[in-house]
Amino acid sequence: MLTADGLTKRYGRFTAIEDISFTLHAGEVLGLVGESGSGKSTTVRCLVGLTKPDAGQVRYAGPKFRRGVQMVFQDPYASLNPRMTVAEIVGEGLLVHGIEKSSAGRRSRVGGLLEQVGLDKSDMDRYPRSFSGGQRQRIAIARAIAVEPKVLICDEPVSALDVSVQAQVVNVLRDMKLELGLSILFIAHDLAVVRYLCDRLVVLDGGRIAETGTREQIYANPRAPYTKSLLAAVPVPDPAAERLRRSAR
Ligand SMILES: Nc1ncnc2c1ncn2[C@@H]1O[C@H](COP(=O)(O)OP(=O)(O)OP(=O)(O)O)[C@@H](O)[C@H]1O
Repeated sequence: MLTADGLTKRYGRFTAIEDISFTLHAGEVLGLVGESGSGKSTTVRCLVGLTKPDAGQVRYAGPKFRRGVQMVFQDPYASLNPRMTVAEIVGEGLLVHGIEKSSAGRRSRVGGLLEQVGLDKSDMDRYPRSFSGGQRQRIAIARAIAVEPKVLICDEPVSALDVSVQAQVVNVLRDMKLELGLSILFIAHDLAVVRYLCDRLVVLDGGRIAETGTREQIYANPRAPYTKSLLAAVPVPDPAAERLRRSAR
């Protein structure tokens, strides 16, 4: 669905990312993982056209990029307009892209979308300030899927949330993948969050790809020393995962 082909971006003499290549296939969740400064945001900015790469290109296989590729951002407090109701926030794309012109039709669709992400229809007349961080990310997911995208780019969507609600939001995304067949690029700085969601992973280190592999390969048999150290840093409560963590050292 979406391919990064040799993306390189320099800021002056500093190379932020170098020769980044990967493909997000139809219906898969691909994790883009790396520590702060490893180049995740720069890669995403190149993918969505916010930054022009110095080399390389982005290819999108679906129709209408602006509708077909949607984003969920890290900060659920900054990404929702505080002056708009949930109905207006989630329904905006339906209006802008001419998907649902009547306001009654939009309200009905918004109600269904809210239920799809585990909120209540009656939430649509409330403002973002009255929701928790996790609920706000559900609203952001509803807004993104409203326009029936092919690709969802989730830029650290749970990093700002309490650990107790992170799994709930990750589960909503997994449901969207299963129900809608969405392709999801999930950006995260640790490997614990993406463990049960991603089919494949791309691990970034210092602006370069350290390792790419399926979830099974990466967690059971990480090859790059950097991936091993990232895995060793993952706090895991269950004994089987703890054994895996130890064997990764
Ligand atoms: N506009 C810019 N000018 C100069 N350097 C930049 C700019 N944007 C990013 N960088 C540098 O490029 C490198 C990669 O940054 P990037 O934001 O892509 O990393 P990241 O993995 O997304 O980190 P984080 O998780 O902290 O957001 C960093 O060293 C950063 O300081």
